[in-house]
Amino acid sequence: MTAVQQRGPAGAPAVSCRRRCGPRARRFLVDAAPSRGTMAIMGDDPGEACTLTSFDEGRSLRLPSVSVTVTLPDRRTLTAPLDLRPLLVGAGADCDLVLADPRASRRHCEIRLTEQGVLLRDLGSKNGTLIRDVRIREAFLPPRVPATVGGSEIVVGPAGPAAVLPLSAADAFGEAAGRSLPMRALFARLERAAPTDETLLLLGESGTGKEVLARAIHAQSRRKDGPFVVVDCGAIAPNLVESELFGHARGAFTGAAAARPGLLEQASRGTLFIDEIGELPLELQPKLLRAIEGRQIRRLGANEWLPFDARIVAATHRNLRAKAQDGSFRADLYFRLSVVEVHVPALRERKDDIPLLVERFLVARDPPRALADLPPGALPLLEAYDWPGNVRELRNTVARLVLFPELLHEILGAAPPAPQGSLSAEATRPDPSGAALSGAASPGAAPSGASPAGSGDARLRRLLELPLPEAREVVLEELERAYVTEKLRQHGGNISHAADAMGVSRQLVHRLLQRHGLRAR
Ligand SMILES: Nc1ncnc2c1ncn2[C@@H]1O[C@H](COP(=O)(O)OP(=O)(O)OP(=O)(O)O)[C@@H](O)[C@H]1O
Repeated sequence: MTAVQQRGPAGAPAVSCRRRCGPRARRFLVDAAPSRGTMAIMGDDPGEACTLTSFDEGRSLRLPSVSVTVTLPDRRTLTAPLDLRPLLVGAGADCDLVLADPRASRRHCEIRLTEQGVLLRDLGSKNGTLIRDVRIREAFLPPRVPATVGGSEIVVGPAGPAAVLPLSAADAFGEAAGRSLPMRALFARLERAAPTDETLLLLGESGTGKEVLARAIHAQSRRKDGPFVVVDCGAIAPNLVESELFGHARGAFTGAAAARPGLLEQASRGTLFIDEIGELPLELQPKLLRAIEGRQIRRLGANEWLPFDARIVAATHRNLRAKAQDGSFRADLYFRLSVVEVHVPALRERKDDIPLLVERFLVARDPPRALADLPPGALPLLEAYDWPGNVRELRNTVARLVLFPELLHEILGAAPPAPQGSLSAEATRPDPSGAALSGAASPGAAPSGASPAGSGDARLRRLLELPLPEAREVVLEELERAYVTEKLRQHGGNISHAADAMGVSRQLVHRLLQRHGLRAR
């Protein structure tokens, strides 16, 4: 362990832990944590630990009541409770704690509760995140130890008695697998909510499994024999969303040769999964709210109201609460949708799930595979990576590893092992200071054409081992990644220009970047 010179909490005299550890002096140590290179900065008061803890033989979760307080440069303060959902901190309007601070980056850092404590993670900010003058990328922040974010200061601390949440005994909810505490808490909530008719809102990054969960919710509801209908508001041109959702009468617009029911009607007696609800045009939001509340719709160009009976499950990767607060999403619709609101954790928040997920993806292959079929050393690399594309990226990486095991280090973007063995977690992380695009060496990277196994006939032979839908998906993913990478490179990393050239929205480019673990400079 390395001792560092520290000052005490606000206004207290400076202490250096090795020399001044009197009864009232707090002790701060910076230490490389045993795994994943996370820094642990520890106070010496274990009773104050703000940690997630399971008890009752794994059936319950102790959720400490923790508040996060930010003191802005002008000394105003902001406070937010920290629960299972991480808090995003930065100058951007989509943050949970919006900093009026010129030195803060748009998405500066993220704070979340873990089994080891409150984890503070810098999100590649310009001016960095510091704990006691030590610039960190990821560190545990003990209660009342200030962290510096731009010109602001963040302090976390206990805020009252802990809550107790049930944990599911299962390690899956439908097709969604997970055994980490956040996933078992999520499954327990969904087990209760699924059989009801309540509207649900699933929040989480792209690829975390929101659609998989929505399907499972439908399958465990009394509507399971009815249709499960999906509409992706992010994938439909804004001018077509209304007729897709609500349908249209004959002659409602040029080309509407026949009347057509909308997806709300088509989902009757079943579930309508509205994906990327955050992209629903603002002007359509009151109409959707009226439809959900009144349980009836009026097709475009029609006069009569028609009843419909679909349960609504909505999802978005956006911070809908923040959007409702800044007026870019209707607050009344947000409240109507979030009767049951759940956060689907990013894969980096639940790395304990990686071995289970990898096993599932291997068993699902034809012929089924096992962990032992992965190249030696693959699992620790998979566990060390941060997975910006989440479970989808992990699934595709496992598919590639089965196809091209000899390309382990190329696929996982890590240096080949040193003679003595173990690879550092750092080696697999995308370099935030990369060139115009970073992440090209991430697990999503397409196997290089120069490699024997990745080129020409050999590659085709490998692809032929897969069923056509999977082979198609592997190739399309590689094409999509290479296409986006090249377009961004051609446009100097400018997302607006690249989106124009690609003929898609900026939002879609952002989603593609996230899906493939790319970062535009
Ligand atoms: N918990 C899980 N267990 C097993 N597979 C999962 C899980 N989560 C996601 N997946 C896999 O990842 C893929 C992507 O999941 P899904 O489409 O549900 O994510 P999403 O959050 O809806 O993404 P997007 O927001 O981009 O639509 C799924 O096809 C599934 O194979």
